[in-house]
Amino acid sequence: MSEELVSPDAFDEDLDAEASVRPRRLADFIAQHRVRDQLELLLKASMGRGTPPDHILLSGPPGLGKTTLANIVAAELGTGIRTTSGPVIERSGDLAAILTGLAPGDVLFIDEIHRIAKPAEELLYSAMEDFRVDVVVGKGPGATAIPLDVEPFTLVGATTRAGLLSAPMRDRFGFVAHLDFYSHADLDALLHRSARILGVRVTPEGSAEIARRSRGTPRIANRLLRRVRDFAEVRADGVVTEEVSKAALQVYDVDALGLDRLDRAVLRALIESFKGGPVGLSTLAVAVGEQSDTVEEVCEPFLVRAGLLARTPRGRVATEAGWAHLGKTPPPDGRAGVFQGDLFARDT
Ligand SMILES: Nc1ncnc2c1ncn2[C@@H]1O[C@H](COP(=O)(O)OP(=O)(O)OP(=O)(O)O)[C@@H](O)[C@H]1O
Ligand SMILES: [Mg+2]
Repeated sequence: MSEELVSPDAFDEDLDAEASVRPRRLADFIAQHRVRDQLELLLKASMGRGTPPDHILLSGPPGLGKTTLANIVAAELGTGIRTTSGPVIERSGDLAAILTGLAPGDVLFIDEIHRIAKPAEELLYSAMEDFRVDVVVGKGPGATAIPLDVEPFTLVGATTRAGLLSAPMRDRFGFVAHLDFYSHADLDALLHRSARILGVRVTPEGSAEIARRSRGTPRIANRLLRRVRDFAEVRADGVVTEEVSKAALQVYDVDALGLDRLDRAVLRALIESFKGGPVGLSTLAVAVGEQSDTVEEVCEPFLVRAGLLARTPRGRVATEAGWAHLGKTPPPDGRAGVFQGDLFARDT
């Protein structure tokens, strides 16, 4: 896991810090209006009927609010929540124990559900569909399956990789929501809420500056706010203004678009060493002295989303905006490395 300040993954420090600003109810969950509306309907309708709602699948990149929403579902329903995660459930017996221990109406939250072991996944199917599990006792010819009842429950599954979920698994969720990256305005609202809870004074320009550099990700926005607050308290009068945000984020090496050192190294290598590409991922990774995985999973998705880098069938290329971000002018039209327009245009 990258320990960079703008990594979307949670660090240990985040876990405590996030708890204080994590919204507890749907009304406090910022943005994602479509998902919020749909969830509200689902929950209200089921409460009206007095039955647990359909199983809920939440997908989307790290740090956008999946765990938060899972807890909100239980809070809104007024039920208990049992939390576990795919990689932790190694044997189907572990899962059977969890399932049979649920109280009526409970929420079972399985994080990283795409990583659940196959036998456990199959056990989950019958639990989700019929609220029943068959627990196999003994081995070989003498083994017997003992059917056990499971109280009606709602499974909330979260995944960063919806594509890795098996079709039978996906089909058993009655409600599927995909969380998307947040706009600057949404993150701005989120930062104001967090600042209020943490007792940080922040000006509108100060929070807008942090919002712009947060990669569309609430976890990063909250983390940058904490770092900027440190700076404001130590080097200024405690108020997060535009100047303070800019100066602080410069100290922490997060640039105007939210790129960190490694992102910029990748972009610089692409432009300066490879004339803007196309170049293969592994060549690019070697050039910046990083693992291909890190470049592919941490840097690239953001560089692509920010419109600075494009993936083409022939390799990675810098876009015009990518050149501009480094203060450089791309070579004239038609020459290597300039990428304009449609991803596959160069190939035809
Ligand atoms: N819509 C939101 N409104 C307010 N705060 C939010 C929102 N979404 C996320 N957050 C904040 O961002 C933090 C990270 O969210 P969360 O832990 O739910 O992400 P996640 O999608 O579960 O990430 P991961 O994939 O790494 O598990 C939360 O602690 C919460 O404070
Ligand atoms: Mg989570």
